[in-house]
Amino acid sequence: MRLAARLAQFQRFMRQVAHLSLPYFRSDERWKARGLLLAIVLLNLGSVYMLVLLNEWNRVFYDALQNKDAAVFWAQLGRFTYLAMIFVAIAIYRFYLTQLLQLRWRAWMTRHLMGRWLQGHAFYRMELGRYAAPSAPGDAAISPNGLPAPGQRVPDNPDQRLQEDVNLFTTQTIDLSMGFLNAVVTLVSFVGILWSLSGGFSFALGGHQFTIPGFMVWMAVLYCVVGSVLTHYIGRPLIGLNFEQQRREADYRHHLMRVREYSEAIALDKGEQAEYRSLDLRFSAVLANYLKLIRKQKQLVGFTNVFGQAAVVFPMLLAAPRFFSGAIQLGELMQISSAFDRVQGALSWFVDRYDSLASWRASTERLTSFEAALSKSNVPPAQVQPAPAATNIAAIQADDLSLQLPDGTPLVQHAQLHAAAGQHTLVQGPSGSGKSTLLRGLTGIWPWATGRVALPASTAVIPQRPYFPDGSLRDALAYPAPAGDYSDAALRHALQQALLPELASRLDDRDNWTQKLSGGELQRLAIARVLLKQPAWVLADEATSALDVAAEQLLYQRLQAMTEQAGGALVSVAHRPTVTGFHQRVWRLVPEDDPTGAVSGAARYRVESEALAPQP
Ligand SMILES: Nc1ncnc2c1ncn2[C@@H]1O[C@H](COP(=O)(O)OP(=O)(O)OP(=O)(O)O)[C@@H](O)[C@H]1O
Repeated sequence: MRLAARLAQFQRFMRQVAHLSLPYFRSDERWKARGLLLAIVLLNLGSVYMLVLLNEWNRVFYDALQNKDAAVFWAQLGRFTYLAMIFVAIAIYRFYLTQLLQLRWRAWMTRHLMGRWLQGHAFYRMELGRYAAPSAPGDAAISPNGLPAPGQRVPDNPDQRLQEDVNLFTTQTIDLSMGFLNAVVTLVSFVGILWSLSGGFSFALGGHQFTIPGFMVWMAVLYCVVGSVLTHYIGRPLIGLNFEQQRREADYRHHLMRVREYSEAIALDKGEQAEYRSLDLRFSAVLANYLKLIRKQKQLVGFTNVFGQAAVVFPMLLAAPRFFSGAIQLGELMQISSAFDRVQGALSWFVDRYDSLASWRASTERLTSFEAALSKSNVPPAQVQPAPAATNIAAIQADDLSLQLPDGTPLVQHAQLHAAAGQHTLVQGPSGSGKSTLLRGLTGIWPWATGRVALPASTAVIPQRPYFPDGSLRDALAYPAPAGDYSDAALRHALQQALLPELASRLDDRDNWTQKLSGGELQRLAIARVLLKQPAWVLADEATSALDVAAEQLLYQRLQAMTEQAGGALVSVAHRPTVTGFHQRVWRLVPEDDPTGAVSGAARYRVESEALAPQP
């Protein structure tokens, strides 16, 4: 790659780091953050200063040894104790304050990203977008919805980004930038020392005498430039391999989690072998990449070790002639060796940190793409415009509502819908025609939608697969409100009304309710939640499909009574004819190209709204 391109890439990377880092140092925690950063910088500078003092100590101490000067020897040992104590105190506080800043930064950044991930349905839209088949290039149907443009990679495993990458990023940004600062300051301090000690290197060429001043400095620079270039050359593939390793590990972990989540279904399907194969495939991918990674690391470890060992003898080789000729004393030789060691150490900072730099870059890239996806997903979909006074309306209204699939395929076309208070509506249509998606469109969470929707504020939704958090039953019932918002009596009454009297005495039991309860019990628990909250409007998607007819009838009566009393109505998706009698109107999804409505899977549907004849 050309140098200019490399430089541009480096600049882009530094911009990414700044973009991810600056918000914390400008946040409401900024004074604590900046204060800690300043303290760490000062402690780093202090530790370099101590090294300079210790280097100077080297000369005096070894000269005393050579001169067999016992008085200076003992005095210098005393001085060393005092220098070492300050050095240790600085090291302790440098470590502690660095950790503290990393911890605070991680906490702030995690909470910040977690908040944005859960805001404006970004977490939902990012999941939808991941499975969205890219449309044809140039198709703008997807991108304006805050979803990835066709062909754009959707960040996978947000859990990895929030839990692992934020930690890696904050830790490494501080460690590496402080390491860099240390290296630069050490370099500047010790290059001066080395320059003053090293003397010139004279040689004759074509009858002329030449002298290179600061010979040792140039040798150290040459040594490290060669080392850095070779390290970069050997270690470059590590960046991609590290990135890939973390991605594959996260993918494997994600599939392990899915087996846990669907353990029962897998056991019933006797899917153990299939799961083993699929998990093993992912684990093998982890191992295969890891093997490549350690082979590359082996080369790098080999090189850096040779480089480090050679650095021990290299300055001795160069300075020995002057020592044996009597030009310098033992103290100066030791000081040169230690100064060369420092200069070489600072210059080879890049060599030693190559591995960390590679993983820093990988986590920065992953956080940047996550952040970019969040920024897109945090923008609410522009297409569906909620009615201005959405809070006080007494009807559900949709004007010209059209819904598409993620790949842009039209689903429901130009629906004109109105559900008046007290008038319960049934949504019917073939399987896969878009009934659930119509409810998603009405609630405003479906991003591939256009039109105008008005939904009363007091609306609750019962989805096909309701969610209950792990924890106590009262938490599951009150979700997402805190359980403390409801009295025990209200919670028990709701459970009894939803035909779950046996659970009324178990409000404080903690469990994985989604796994533990039967399908019918889960549906009744979802209805209990709605009965507890008493909304005026209820959008129910197959809310009673697992119940017996008698229970279904009783629960429909209760939901009806509740919504009517609160000045709203029910809108329900249901296949069973037994619930038809609870509704006065039907929204029927009819295939555009098959007016009988018999064929499911047709691409486009229109919604016909008509009154239902009263049932006998
Ligand atoms: N996230 C998604 N990505 C891609 N396609 C989707 C997504 N969600 C739904 N669909 C597709 O949209 C169509 C409508 O789905 P929807 O769940 O709304 O149908 P439905 O009428 O409620 O079906 P059923 O009666 O079987 O529950 C289906 O073909 C479905 O595969």
